[in-house]
Amino acid sequence: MQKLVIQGGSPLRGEINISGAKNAALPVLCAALLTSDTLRIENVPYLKDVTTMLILLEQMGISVLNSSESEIELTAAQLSSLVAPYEMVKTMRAAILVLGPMLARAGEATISLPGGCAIGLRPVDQHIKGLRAMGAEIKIEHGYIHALANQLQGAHIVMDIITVTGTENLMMAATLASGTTILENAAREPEVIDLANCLIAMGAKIQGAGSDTITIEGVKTLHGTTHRVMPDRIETGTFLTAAAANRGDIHLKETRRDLLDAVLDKLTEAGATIKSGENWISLKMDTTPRSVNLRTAPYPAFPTDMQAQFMAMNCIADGTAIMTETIFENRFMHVQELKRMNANIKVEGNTAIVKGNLKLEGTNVMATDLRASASLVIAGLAAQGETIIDRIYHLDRGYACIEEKLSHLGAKISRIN
Ligand SMILES: CC(=O)N[C@H]1[C@@H](OP(=O)(O)OP(=O)(O)OC[C@H]2O[C@@H](n3ccc(=O)[nH]c3=O)[C@H](O)[C@@H]2O)O[C@H](CO)[C@@H](O)[C@@H]1O
Ligand SMILES: C=C(OP(=O)(O)O)C(=O)O
Repeated sequence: MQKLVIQGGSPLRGEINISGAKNAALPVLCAALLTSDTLRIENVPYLKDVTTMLILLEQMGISVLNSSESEIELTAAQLSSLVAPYEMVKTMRAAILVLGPMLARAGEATISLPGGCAIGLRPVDQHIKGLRAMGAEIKIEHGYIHALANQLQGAHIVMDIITVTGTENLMMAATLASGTTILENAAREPEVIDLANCLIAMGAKIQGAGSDTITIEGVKTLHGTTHRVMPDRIETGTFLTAAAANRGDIHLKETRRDLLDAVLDKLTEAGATIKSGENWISLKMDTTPRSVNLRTAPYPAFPTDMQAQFMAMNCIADGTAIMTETIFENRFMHVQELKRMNANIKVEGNTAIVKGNLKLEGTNVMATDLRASASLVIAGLAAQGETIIDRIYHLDRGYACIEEKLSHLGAKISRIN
């Protein structure tokens, strides 16, 4: 199993490019299921989750052509299998995103229930509730969702909770439904807007993406298009936080400031100087950061996918931080590992109290999920001595070439077997 070895203490300096967003690329890849034409996708990040999604789509009969490392063409002329097996879904929960488009296009879909994972139970009841409201017959048997619908019907769906992939699944299904679908209490994440833009370019009629009410007027067919995936706001935030935690001075290109308001506000509160232009953000931190309190919540509030990285920064910051996680019930798995590096963190329910003003010490730690892994990388970069991070396959799910990018910024980091 591969590990990362980090020698702490080198400040990050220089410039790198940010990749396309994992959480935008995955639903856009699934949108290819909605048409028999070719969908060309640009700025696709080179990630394990993308590879897994492509294997799944190929198993369903989609032909995949890579025209370059970050450009992919997908053609779903005919779907040869309507099953997403457990082996695929268990390694990547976003596989649930094939449910809506497959059902809308082929009238049938069988998908393994994703099951629980490290960060929480993550049920898919809202996806199922929405598809049932659109007339699908759904049975859950032997751990699989079996869905049937000759023709989905438009419906007025009020989601019980805000769900990102739930909104995306239902929005995709509704594009080919008969009549109008209204999704209320929809997720407002920028990745939902990115998907809507791709679907609109494919001929879908969608209004309101980015607000909490999305209206989709079903059309008979969708056609091919070319879509460029938005920049990864979480990768951007991860590099900025890493620089803020170790007196860095970095310039990130191919990204967007407007995607990261809540994160940039907190980095400024921590003492960083942030500048930005049309497609770049730079951060300079001259001192030890100040501790920042935060509370995760759906967009545009502070993202849960940045909580672990900020915790690593708070461990070495001046002061004490109160950090509350409201999205996932078990997203403090990194606490145990950070404590092994000498962090002073106390967890009470969904709140972590992080006492800063200390030196982290390098040691052997284990990645438990994607962003927990990123927090250990940040901690390792700020720590004294050597940190060895095990189980980095979690990191590879969501960060493209992370050690190359960090090495380019001056970090002492390498991958070993
Ligand atoms: C591939 C992708 O885009 N992943 C992102 C997406 O995950 P994902 O879309 O899976 O997360 P959701 O927005 O659905 O989850 C939010 C909360 O709703 C709950 N829930 C969700 C669906 C449902 O049917 N029932 C239910 O109870 C979940 O357990 C969780 O507590 O949004 C999360 C929240 O911003 C991010 O952390 C993930 O990086
Ligand atoms: C939780 C995440 O991803 P996923 O929903 O794919 O597990 C994440 O990107 O932090």
